[in-house]
Amino acid sequence: MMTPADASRSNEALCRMAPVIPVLVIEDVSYARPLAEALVKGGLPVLEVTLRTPAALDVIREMASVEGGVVGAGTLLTPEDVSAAIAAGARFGVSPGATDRLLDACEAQDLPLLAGAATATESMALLERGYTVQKFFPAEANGGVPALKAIGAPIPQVRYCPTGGVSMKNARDYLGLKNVLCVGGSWVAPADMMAAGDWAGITALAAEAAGLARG
Ligand SMILES: O=C(O)C(=O)C[C@H](O)[C@H](O)COP(=O)(O)O
Repeated sequence: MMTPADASRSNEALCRMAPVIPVLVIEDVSYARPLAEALVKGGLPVLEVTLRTPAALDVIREMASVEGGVVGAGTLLTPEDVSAAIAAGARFGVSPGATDRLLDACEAQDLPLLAGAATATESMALLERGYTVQKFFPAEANGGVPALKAIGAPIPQVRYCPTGGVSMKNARDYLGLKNVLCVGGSWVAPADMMAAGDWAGITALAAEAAGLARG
């Protein structure tokens, strides 16, 4: 049984490993190993593979053995997703929102879940259950930096990983907020660079992201 307090501690440790968690949407399992190696080499060890492609579970299986990486599954929506992600070797989960069914499944199966909130009420519901580290999603569409800063005034005990529309253009602003531990984003693994096998280019993007300062 993973308690919400345990999950929060685990989330905090993950979010402190690097300023950016790459959000990976991978169509071709052959990209898994070179991509994970490129990102880890660039200084981004925590990798979120979204369960949005048919290849995703095989990608997690492949990436789980890459040295220095910590691979998790994103887009967890159901208890079945949780079981499949764990079986593939995921060490953490990420979800765009949160439901009791999903939280129950993650707690029962020992998977730390970085659950999403988009409003003060959603954050409060997760906090009431014991989740003090949350994903803020979709960050930019929800009002971005000013919204997250405003939520932090009455709810300072929750820290966030804002995701959705984050890029090198605005990551610094998010990372400067007191209630932000790290950000998530897909920009470090562009589909065209993966298709071209430009792993050195992806390492360079990762290194640039890994160098972002945190406030
Ligand atoms: O599928 C999920 O569970 C997600 O977490 C969605 C991601 O947060 C966004 O896809 C981030 O994507 P970008 O805005 O391109 O950085």
